[in-house]
Amino acid sequence: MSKAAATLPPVVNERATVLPVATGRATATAFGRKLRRYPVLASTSILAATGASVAGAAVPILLGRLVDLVVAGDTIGSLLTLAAWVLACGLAAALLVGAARWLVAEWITRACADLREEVLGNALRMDAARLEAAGAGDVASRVTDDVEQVTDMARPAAEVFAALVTVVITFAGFATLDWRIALAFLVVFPVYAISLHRFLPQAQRRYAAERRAVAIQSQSLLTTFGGTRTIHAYGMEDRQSLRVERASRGAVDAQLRAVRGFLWFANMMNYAEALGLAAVLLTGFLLVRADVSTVGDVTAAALLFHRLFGPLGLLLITFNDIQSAGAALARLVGIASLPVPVAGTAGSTTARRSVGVVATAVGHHYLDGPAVLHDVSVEVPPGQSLAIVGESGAGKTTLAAIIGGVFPATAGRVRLGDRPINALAPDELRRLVGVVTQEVHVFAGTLADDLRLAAPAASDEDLHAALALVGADDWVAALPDGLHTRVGDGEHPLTAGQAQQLALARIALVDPPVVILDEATAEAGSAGARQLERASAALLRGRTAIVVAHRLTQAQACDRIAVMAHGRIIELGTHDELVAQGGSYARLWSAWRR
Ligand SMILES: Nc1ncnc2c1ncn2[C@@H]1O[C@H](COP(=O)(O)OP(=O)(O)OP(=O)(O)O)[C@@H](O)[C@H]1O
Repeated sequence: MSKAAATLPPVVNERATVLPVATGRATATAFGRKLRRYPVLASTSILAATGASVAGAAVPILLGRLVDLVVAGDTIGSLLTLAAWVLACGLAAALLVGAARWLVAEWITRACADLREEVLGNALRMDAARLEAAGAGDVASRVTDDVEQVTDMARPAAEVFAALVTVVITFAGFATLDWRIALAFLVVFPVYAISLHRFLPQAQRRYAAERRAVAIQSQSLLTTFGGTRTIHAYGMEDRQSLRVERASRGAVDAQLRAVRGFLWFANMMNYAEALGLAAVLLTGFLLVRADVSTVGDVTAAALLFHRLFGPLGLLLITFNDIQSAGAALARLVGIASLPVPVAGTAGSTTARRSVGVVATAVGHHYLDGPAVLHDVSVEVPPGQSLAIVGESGAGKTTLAAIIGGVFPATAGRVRLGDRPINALAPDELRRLVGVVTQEVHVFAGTLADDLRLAAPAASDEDLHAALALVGADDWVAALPDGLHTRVGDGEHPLTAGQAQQLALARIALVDPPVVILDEATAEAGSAGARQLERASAALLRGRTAIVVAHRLTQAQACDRIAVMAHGRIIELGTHDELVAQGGSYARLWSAWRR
C-alpha cells in the first residue's frame, strides 16, 4: 500500500451497513416462503429427483448381483433378465435426472425472480433519506451483483438438490449390502468433519467481507461519478482516485482471501475421496478373501461409493457458492423486508390539511465538499407560496430538496406543520409534501401505470381529473389508446413538457398539502412554458408551495420571493416590495423584462 493511501481517511464507511442484512433464519424463512408459492413445481421436482436417484442407485446394486450370478455360473436367461433391468434402471435414471434438473431449475428460478422483483420494488420505493444515508452504492450492488449472484445459483442449486437426494438414497442402498464394507466408508467422515469445521466459519466471514468490499468499491465509484463537479471544483481528483484505488484493492484482496480458503477445502475433498475408495476396496478384498462377502457385494459397494463421491463432493464444493449466494441472499432479503412506504390515495377523496413550512438555520454540504447553504431560515405559512430565485449554483435546488425531504440537511431544522421533517415516516412525508425535480422521468408502461405509481388505488376518473387539473387531458385523449397508451423508452414518445405535466398530475393524485416545484425545462416565453405555468398554478392553488423559479413570471405569481446568493437568502419580500427595494431582484426583473 502506498504511503499516501495509508494516510487517507478510511473508505470503509458506516453507510455501507445502514441497509439491513437479514439473519440466516430470516433469510431461510423468506426464501422458503417464495419456494412454497409453487407447490406443483415443488412436488414434481421432489418426485423426479427421488425417482432419478432410486433408479440410479439400483444400477450398481443390480450390477453387483449380476457379478455374483456370473461367478455362480447361473443360466444365460437369468443373466439377460438382470441385464435388462440394469438397462431399464439406467435409462429411467437418465430421463428422470434431466426432468428433475429442468423442474428444479424452473422452480428456483421463479422463486428468485419473485425475490428480485420484490427487492427492486422496495429499492425503488425506498425513501431518499434512507438511500442517502445508506449510499446509492450499497443499494446498487444489492440490486445488481447480489441479484445476479443469487440468480446464477438457480441452476447449480438444481444440481445440489439432486445431489442431496442422491446422497440420501445411495446411503439407503448400502442397507442392501454387507454392513462391514459400508462401515469402511465412514473413514471419510473425520476428513470431511475437520475440513468443514475449519472451512465453514472462515468462509462465512470471508464471503461476507468479500460482498462488503465489493459494495464499498461500488459506493466509492458512484460517489466519485456523482460528485464529479465538486471533485473538479476543489481539485480533489488525486485524493479521490486514491480512495477508489484503495477500495478496489480492498475488493481484490477480499476476493483472493476467499479463493485461497476454497482451494484448500477442495484439496481436502480430493484426499477424502481417495482415502474412502481405498478403504472400501481394501475392506472388500479382505472380506472376500475371508469368504464372508461376495465379489458382487464389493463391486456394488465400490460402484455405489463412486456414485456417492460425485454428489457428495458437489455438495461440499458448492457449499462455497451456496455460502456466497447465501450472503447475497441475506442482503436481498434485508431490502425485501424493509417496510414499504404506503403511497397516497386519490386526491379527490383526501381531506387536505393546511401545513406550513419552517426552515431554521439550515446549512448543508455535499459529502466532504464545502458548505453550499449557510444558516438559511425561512417560513412559508399554510397555503402560501414562496419563490426562490438566484444565480446558478446559489443553492436553490439544494434548499428546495431539503425542505421537500429529498435528503436531510447537514445542519439546522425543517418543520412541516408541527412535525420535524426527520421525525416523519417516509409514507407520511410523501403524503405531506410532493416534489417535482428537474429530473422528470417517464416510466415504461401505460400512461395509467405511470400515474398510478403515485397513487396505486386511483380510479380512471381520478386519473382523468388529475390530468385535467394540469391541462393534459386534451393531448392524453388524442393518444392512440388514451390512458392505456404505452409510454417510456421505445414506446409512444412524449415531449419534455408532457412528461412534466405527468409529473405534476402524479402530485395532484397524491394531493399533498405542501408542494415543491423545481422544474426547469421550458423555454421562457414559449407556449410550452405558459402551459406549464398554468398547470403549476392549478396544482399549487390552496397548497403551501415552494417554487424554484427558473422564469421570473413564476416568481411574480408567488406570494413572496426569496433571493439567494452563495448559499444565503439575501432578499425576502413580495414582488412589489423587492422591485421597490431596488436590489438584486429589481435588477433581475428589469433584465428579464427587457
Ligand atoms: N450532488 C451534488 N454533489 C456535490 N455538489 C453539489 C451537488 N448538487 C449541487 N452541488 C453544488 O451545490 C451548490 C448549489 O447547487 P444547487 O444546485 O443547489 O444550486 P442552484 O441555485 O439550484 O443552481 P441551478 O440553478 O444551476 O440548479 C453548487 O455549488 C453545486 O455545484
